Amino acid sequence: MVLQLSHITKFYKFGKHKQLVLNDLSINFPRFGLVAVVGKSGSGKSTLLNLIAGIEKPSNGKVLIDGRELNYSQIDKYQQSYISYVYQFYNLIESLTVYENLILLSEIKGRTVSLNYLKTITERLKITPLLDCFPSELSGGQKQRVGLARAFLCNTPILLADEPTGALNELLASEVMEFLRFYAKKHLVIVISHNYQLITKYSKMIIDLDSHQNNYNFDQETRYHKYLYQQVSSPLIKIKFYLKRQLLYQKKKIVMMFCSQLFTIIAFVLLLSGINGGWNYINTCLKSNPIKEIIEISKKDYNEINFTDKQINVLKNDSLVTSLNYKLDFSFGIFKTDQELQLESYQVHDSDYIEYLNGKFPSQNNQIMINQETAHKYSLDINDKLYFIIDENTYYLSVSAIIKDYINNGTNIYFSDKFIDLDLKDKITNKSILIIKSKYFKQLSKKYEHDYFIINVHQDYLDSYQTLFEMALMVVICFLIISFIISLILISIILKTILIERKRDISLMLSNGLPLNKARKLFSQETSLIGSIIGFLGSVLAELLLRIINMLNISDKLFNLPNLFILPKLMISSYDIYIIMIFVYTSACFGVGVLSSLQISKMNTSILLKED
Ligand SMILES: Nc1ncnc2c1ncn2[C@@H]1O[C@H](COP(=O)(O)OP(=O)(O)OP(=O)(O)O)[C@@H](O)[C@H]1O
Repeated sequence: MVLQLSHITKFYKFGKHKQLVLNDLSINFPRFGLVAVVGKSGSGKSTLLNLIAGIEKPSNGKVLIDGRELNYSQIDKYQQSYISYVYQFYNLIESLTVYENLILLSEIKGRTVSLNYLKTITERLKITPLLDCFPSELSGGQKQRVGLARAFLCNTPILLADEPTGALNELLASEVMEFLRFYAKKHLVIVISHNYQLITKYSKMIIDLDSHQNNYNFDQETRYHKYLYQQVSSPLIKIKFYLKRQLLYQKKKIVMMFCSQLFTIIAFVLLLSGINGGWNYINTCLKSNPIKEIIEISKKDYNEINFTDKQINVLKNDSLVTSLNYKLDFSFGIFKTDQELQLESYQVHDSDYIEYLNGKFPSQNNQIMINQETAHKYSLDINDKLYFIIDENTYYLSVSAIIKDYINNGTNIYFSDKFIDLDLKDKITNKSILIIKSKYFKQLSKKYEHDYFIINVHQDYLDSYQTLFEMALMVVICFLIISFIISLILISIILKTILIERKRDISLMLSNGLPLNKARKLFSQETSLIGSIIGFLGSVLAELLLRIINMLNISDKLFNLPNLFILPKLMISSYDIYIIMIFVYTSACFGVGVLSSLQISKMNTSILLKED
């Protein structure tokens, strides 16, 4: 491997102003050996190293490796194969242990670190006992040695070291320089040092940026090798531990995001399960409504309110109609001993849709059924006798069943005209209203709406409840959309903060050969993982809460409705909603991650790596 700089000029632009840092500098580096770069502060030493590392591009001139100019569109491959860097400000990743910091860059470069080599290096640099520590627990000198060990472990042909002994005492500095000299037997080591005395002791190849010398030739025999980039396996697979550590390191932020979402998730699950449970309850109730298929029909013609035989025949012969009778009027005149009962009467046809609590459908004349409320209020049981007084005649009615009516609460009686005494029937028949049994209320209404008023109390209930539930569902959906937008804004802010905090880590990885798209993928993987954690934990907590609510029968105690909070089955089971929620959070966080990670390409890696 031969490294050459050919007529390199580097300037930085500040608006119209240009600052010249390196001017027409040419260097032929040796294939191995220790080269020192010296010069006063600001003379461009770090800039020179950054140019060699491919972190910065020259304004003019070329950086050549084995005779070929660096290809900046594939700079990651060059950085993986050739470069390791000891940074002036260490650039250790705070979330990783010393051991993980040591292997991270080698993994990115696709180099497997042998345990023996790791042990040799860490023992030589006296950092073996620190392997499980985090950077924040280390002194400046210890951090510097970890930075050095990390670079040695990469084992690349070129090692760049910016002030590698700056934070070390004299003894340690000499030991490090000894090791660098030893390492330089097989590698090219380029070291920046302010300690002129020390560096000249270990190297005769000095680049003095204050000397105005523009041409250095340390390699007398320039023999080029095949310019070959090492094939690196996917760094993402190898550095999964980075993701794990980041999640742990940011647990406080994740907990904060989670708490901010928890309210939304729980409120959504409760509202949705409440609406669904309520709707299920209403549907179950309506299934056993004794007047489910009973339709009342009256005429719109007020001059002739009674039905004619012809009109009755038309309706009777309609295929939509199951059976038809006149309405019987039991509104007043029902007594228990001397007490007149206030009852609402409903005409039913047969035993369909009736839920019996006791007794059975009438089978004898003048038998009626009552609901629970009537039984309770007037202390009635089956076979009890009531009497009905009309035109000073008394008829006995006996209770054949107590039934459940979820919809028409109040004190009611239910009777079938088949079991009403003919004589009584004659007296209470209302010829202006027909009671029809039919499953086809809507079709009948449409067909006869011109001439008749058509009422189905059951359907009215159903429609009003349906409207109510649809409105409630709309409110929940609006609530969900608004809170989700707010959540997304909040999550974006937090994820962006994470990215800002992580800029230096990402710069470090990028400048060591992590491809840009992989860096973005790494970040969006992390954010989607955060999203799925939030969705999953939120779902688990919401489900737990639902179970506790149902276990303690809270809905029964509060609203008299058992097991109200039941999530709807969307596809396979009632857990579908959680799967959707986890998916939504994962993909939303992934989206935010992808958007935020677009900024990675705008980062100024060289400046970020220089920040203390
Ligand atoms: N990315 C950058 N953008 C703008 N100016 C820069 C950038 N990097 C370096 N400079 C400027 O270039 C000059 C040389 O900087 P450099 O860091 O290479 O000096 P140095 O010799 O390493 O200094 P020191 O010994 O203090 O570390 C400085 O004036 C610095 O402000």
